[in-house]
Amino acid sequence: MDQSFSPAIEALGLTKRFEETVAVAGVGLVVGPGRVHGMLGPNGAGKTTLLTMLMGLVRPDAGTIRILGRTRDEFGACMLDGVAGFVESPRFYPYLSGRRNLALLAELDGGAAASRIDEALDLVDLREQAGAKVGGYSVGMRQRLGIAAALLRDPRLLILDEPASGLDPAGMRDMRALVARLAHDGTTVLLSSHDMAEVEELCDNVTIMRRGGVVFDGSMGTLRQRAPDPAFRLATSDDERALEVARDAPGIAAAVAGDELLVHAQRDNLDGYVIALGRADVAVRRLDLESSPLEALFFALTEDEPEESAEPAASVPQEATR
Ligand SMILES: Nc1ncnc2c1ncn2[C@@H]1O[C@H](COP(=O)(O)OP(=O)(O)OP(=O)(O)O)[C@@H](O)[C@H]1O
Repeated sequence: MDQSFSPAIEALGLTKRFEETVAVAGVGLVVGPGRVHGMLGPNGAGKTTLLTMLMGLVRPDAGTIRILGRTRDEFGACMLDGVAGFVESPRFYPYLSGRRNLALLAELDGGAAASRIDEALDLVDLREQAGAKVGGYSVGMRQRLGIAAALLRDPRLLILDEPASGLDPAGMRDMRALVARLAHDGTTVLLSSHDMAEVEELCDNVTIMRRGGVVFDGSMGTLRQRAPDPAFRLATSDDERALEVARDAPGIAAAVAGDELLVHAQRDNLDGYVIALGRADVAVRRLDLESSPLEALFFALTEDEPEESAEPAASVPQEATR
């Protein structure tokens, strides 16, 4: 088979229990080569457990994993050759410099890893601070050093658990730019995140998890098609009249929400509604986006229904990734 088109990750029926908790319940995942694939889900959905199984750090109770075309047994002594990344936060010796930490890791890895230290530091934009002790690094610098450590292995597949977690907005922007650059250069990236905006910006495909199961698996395009109209919070000078106007306005669903109105509408229809409010002598005092279409879909997919049972969701991938 032509390896360049075989999936970077192919997992089937993965299950992991921790005593009573089913952390991952029969999950299947296919990640195509050169893709950026997002794992999205609320706290406790099972993302980290899934990533640790894929990285070979935890053995699944059931299911099979092929990474870069090989099973764990076929990797043998060269444990997951071509795969790198981190789950939870990357860890370093705080009293050593960034460069020294990388040098120690390179020694463990052997081969050409040591010769890649400068290039890795350049890629994550840490060359100038590489001589400083890691204890003095910001969260963002540590996350970037974590990626540099992964890059020493010259990976074809990079697995990153919430790489932007704990970063300030500038740090997040830099982290996203770095991931996009690595993907552009051909590395397959699997990253977990809480943040739909981040996944939307970076990922070609996404798996959304809830309670150990998969509730969506497919392309960002398919996800967008399933997304509902965005929701807006609207404050007016006369809410009663505004609701009347909404009844005659095309594509507008408005309802009272506290002391404001909640309006679901596509932007074009919203424009027409706001103009109609003006014509009806209703002043718009505030109009804010409550949730983007994708955020609204994410909440709908992952939030618990009050009457639902505590069983994990079934997890059949809806759309295989390329
Ligand atoms: N080592 C463990 N021992 C016991 N339970 C665990 C262990 N690891 C995970 N769990 C449980 O498994 C479930 C899934 O946890 P996991 O950390 O995989 O979720 P997550 O989606 O990564 O959450 P977060 O976004 O908060 O990191 C949770 O209920 C968690 O408490």
